Amino acid sequence: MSKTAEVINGKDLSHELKMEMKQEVAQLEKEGIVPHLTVVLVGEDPASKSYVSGKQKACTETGMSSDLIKLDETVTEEELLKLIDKLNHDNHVHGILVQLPLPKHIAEQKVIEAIDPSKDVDGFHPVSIGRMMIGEDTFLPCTPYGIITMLKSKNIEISGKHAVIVGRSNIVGKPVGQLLLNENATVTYCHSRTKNLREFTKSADILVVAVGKPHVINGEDVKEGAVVIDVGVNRIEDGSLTGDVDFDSAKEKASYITPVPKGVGPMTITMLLKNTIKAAKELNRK
Ligand SMILES: Nc1nc(=O)c2c([nH]1)NC[C@@H]1CN(c3ccc(C(=O)N[C@@H](CCC(=O)O)C(=O)O)cc3)C=[N+]21
Repeated sequence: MSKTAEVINGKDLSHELKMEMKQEVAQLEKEGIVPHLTVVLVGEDPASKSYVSGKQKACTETGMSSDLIKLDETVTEEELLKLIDKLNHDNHVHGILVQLPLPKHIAEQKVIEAIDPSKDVDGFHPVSIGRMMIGEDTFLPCTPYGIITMLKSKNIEISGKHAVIVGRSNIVGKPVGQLLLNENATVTYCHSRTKNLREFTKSADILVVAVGKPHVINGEDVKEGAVVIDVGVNRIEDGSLTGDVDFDSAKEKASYITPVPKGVGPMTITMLLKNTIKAAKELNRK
């Protein structure tokens, strides 16, 4: 029998990183710079509200400032774009985050592209994505950035490893594959049309699952000794949060595994703070 996996606790790692950031923010404050994040929330979705309050709480913990602009569900695209233009020109605002998803009558991509790339702390603007692809310094999308940070925190070797990504969203699947490629992994993307998914997942040294469906991957899909990163945040009937990976069976095969909750989710917020500090420093250097 092999031993069970070591759990990479994203909540604990987040705490450590936030304590480091707190020192840096205190230093910046002495120079007259208080990193400021503005979050824009449209509508009343309870999940979005809870994520947004998590982001604001994390700002407070590190001594950064933040504000929340709440807009009614009926706000027009034009009004939202106008607000973003105003925030782009507001020198107190270093980072702009528009919480997704947006109501159907608003074109999400248009909104993302309206944000000044120098304030794009989500890393969703095509300019940020393009820079990431060619390995330039930029805002990395928070969830992929958090995943790489988790791997590095355990000194997990990425170079030369086979990384298999299940899921190809613009905010997680695609960019996490790109970041792993930048770290010299050999990357395979799997998705809903992939045939014989298990053949791919079983060959993964690093398996990243970002599908958004509970327990689509279990121990049978995992190679002995693999590193399993679970990006799922699925709210199930009893109100609890569960991952895309069946943790109990997968941990019997993996060498490292991330849990849900207390895994990738908290790291996403922490990397948002990192990006906001980076934005504040760079905007003040201009
Ligand atoms: N513009 C934009 N940027 C985002 O980064 C963004 C977004 N929109 N829309 C929604 C997704 C989702 N997301 C999460 C953040 C934190 C947790 C998190 O902290 N989860 C905790 C549990 C939280 C709970 O219990 O509700 C955990 O996994 O331990 C989860 C999910 C950010 N997103």
